[in-house]
Amino acid sequence: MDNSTPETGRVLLVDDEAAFQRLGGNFLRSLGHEVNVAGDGDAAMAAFAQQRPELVLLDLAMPPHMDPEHGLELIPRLAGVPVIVLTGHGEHDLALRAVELGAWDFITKPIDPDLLRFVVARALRKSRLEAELVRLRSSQGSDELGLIGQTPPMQQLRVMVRRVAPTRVSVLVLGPTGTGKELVARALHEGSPRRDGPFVVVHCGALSAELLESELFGHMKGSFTGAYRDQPGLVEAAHGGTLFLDEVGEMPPPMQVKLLRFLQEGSFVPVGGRTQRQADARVLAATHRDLEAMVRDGSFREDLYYRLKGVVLRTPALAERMADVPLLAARFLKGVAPQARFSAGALAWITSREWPGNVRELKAIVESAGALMLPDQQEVDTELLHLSAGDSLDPRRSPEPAPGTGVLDAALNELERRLIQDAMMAAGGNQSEAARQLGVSRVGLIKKLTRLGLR
Ligand SMILES: Nc1ncnc2c1ncn2[C@@H]1O[C@H](COP(=O)(O)OP(=O)(O)OP(=O)(O)O)[C@@H](O)[C@H]1O
Repeated sequence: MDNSTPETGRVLLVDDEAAFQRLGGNFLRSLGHEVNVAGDGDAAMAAFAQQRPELVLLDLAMPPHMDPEHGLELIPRLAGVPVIVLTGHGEHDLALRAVELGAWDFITKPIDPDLLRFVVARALRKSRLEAELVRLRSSQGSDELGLIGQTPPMQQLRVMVRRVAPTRVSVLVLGPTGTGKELVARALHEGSPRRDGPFVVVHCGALSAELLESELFGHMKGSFTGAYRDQPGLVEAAHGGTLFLDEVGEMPPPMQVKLLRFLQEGSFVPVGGRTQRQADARVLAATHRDLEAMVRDGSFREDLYYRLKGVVLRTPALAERMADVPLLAARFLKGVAPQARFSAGALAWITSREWPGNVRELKAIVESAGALMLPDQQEVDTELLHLSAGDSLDPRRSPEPAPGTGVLDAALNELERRLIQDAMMAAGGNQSEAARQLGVSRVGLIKKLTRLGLR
């Protein structure tokens, strides 16, 4: 991509009228676009090859005979670039044929400069988003260790994972919930000589001290009610592999002592047992809690803390790497609906939303939106996202109800959305007609459609 701003780009204006070439060209240049002009089909194709425009404005009436069929023929040849067709009044059918052939939009002459500015900026933005998505979809490298993300914190994290994985060093993974701490642990296991051994996860927060001890170290028959047989623990199950202690900050103090012994000596005693056993498992641990503060207030043993934190890896909150959001979303969507893509509104929604649940939340919403798509739907739009986020009327979670965030704004937006949808339906998708019904200008309607994510 070039270094122009998102709103400006290289535009090819194809029109035989010298006056419009000059006026239209100057107007677009005044907006910051780089404009080339061509007066006929051959010149247009030559400029297309040379300038590599990002957008083509095409008047269909082509010299020498001013036959719009020649203009229509050009559209498929301008492949890969949004083409906006300029039509005369009453050329509605022609415009529709142009759209069928792949044109993105059409504007009727005489041209309203505001509309031209808006349509051109929107087409550039949308096509860039699409190109970005294609790039992201094809950039799935196997070298990413299952950790999706191209921002500096993710790249650094992968560098560290690669460096630490082959060693026996214990690793403490710190980061907010849903940021991939377990994925990091798996990547460490996969990158280690133990990769053919087991990877065993223990959720320390989910169990009481007694149950956790039995779960980790196993128990002997008769050691408590319901212990009908000897049961080996997860430490033994992880022998030769990796034991991942998730939410280690939740581990009750009595268990912390026993875990420390295992870390120091590799030995443990099952519940109700008398003899020590050995297991060879590399221990990785993770928590979203502030372990240092817990050490200070005495709820986490200092000696265990230092034992666990051979190396500390941090998984960043999604808010610290928002630039990764489109990539993550595209990949999660691809996983459930390979052909689907996001509408521009949906992408804007995804990238402007706060993600307190981090990647887990993003993944859940995108995957359920993908699953909710109708068979003939190709795009995930904002409506689907709202539906799967369960927040269409929850003003706290929705970025749509600009400018306010109150219940009234949300309700008014919802009302506006419904009225516009009804009018668009009644008008058979014709924006001018729908705008007339609603008593607003076409540009006003387009702005509302965009704001409400209905385009
Ligand atoms: N960088 C990432 N790339 C791809 N998927 C990710 C990434 N980070 C998280 N995920 C996905 O998000 C979900 C949550 O990840 P994970 O369970 O590893 O988070 P966590 O930090 O361990 O969460 P918790 O603290 O709640 O246990 C998983 O489905 C995981 O695959």
